[in-house]
Amino acid sequence: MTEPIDQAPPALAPTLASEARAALGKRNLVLIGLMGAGKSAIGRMTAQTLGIPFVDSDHEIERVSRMSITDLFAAYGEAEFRALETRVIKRLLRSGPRVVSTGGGAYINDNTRKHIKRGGLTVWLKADLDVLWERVNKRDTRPLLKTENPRQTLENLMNARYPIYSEADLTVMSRDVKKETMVEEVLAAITATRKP
Ligand SMILES: Nc1ncnc2c1ncn2[C@@H]1O[C@H](COP(=O)(O)OP(=O)(O)OP(=O)(O)O)[C@@H](O)[C@H]1O
Ligand SMILES: O=C(O)C1=C[C@@H](O)[C@@H](O)[C@H](O)C1
Ligand SMILES: [Mg+2]
Repeated sequence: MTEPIDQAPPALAPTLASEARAALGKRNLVLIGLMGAGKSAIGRMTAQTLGIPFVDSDHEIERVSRMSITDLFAAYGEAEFRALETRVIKRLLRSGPRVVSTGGGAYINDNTRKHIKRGGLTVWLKADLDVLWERVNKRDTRPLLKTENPRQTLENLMNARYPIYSEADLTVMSRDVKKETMVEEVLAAITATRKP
């Protein structure tokens, strides 16, 4: 007897989502990577798929300071921004499970990285320069890229930061595929951490 169509097996994503959810347990999922890698966009969708809360450290910093990141950098400088970022991320990681998307420089700061490593499972969304540049050159909300040659600045940041991001638990290549595909790859990477 053939199966009725409404009893067909569920689509890949729901199964994968429940497996990834089980593998994550009470841990937070922390997305790291350069500006434009998709931490905010993919992080939000991943949280929705997993059915757990989503927070974005840049948004949280803007909410508590009531200032934009651009204005914070201009008024207080990068060092003060990093100190605030450490405090905010430490607090966001306190209860899990959550998806926590971080600002591009968060994991590079020694103090913040220490908290992130303790606070959850880290996923590095890694991307090529061309992909990142295509995405970030459309908006001028990133103070570190307000230079004479922002593409070169982005490349310099890649060279300086990629060895540090590579300490992440998991790496997923961010590229121009559907966001749903990116989410599935993140879920598959989480699932693979599950002990047999
Ligand atoms: N797989 C994808 N395909 C196409 N566009 C994408 C993809 N992932 C993200 N984007 C787009 O790229 C842009 C940058 O993504 P996003 O803001 O999520 O990056 P980010 O890593 O959070 O950067 P930042 O560190 O500056 O906060 C957004 O417009 C987002 O919609
Ligand atoms: O890469 C960085 O250092 C930054 C990335 C953004 O997410 C913001 O946190 C800020 O613009 C700094
Ligand atoms: Mg972001």
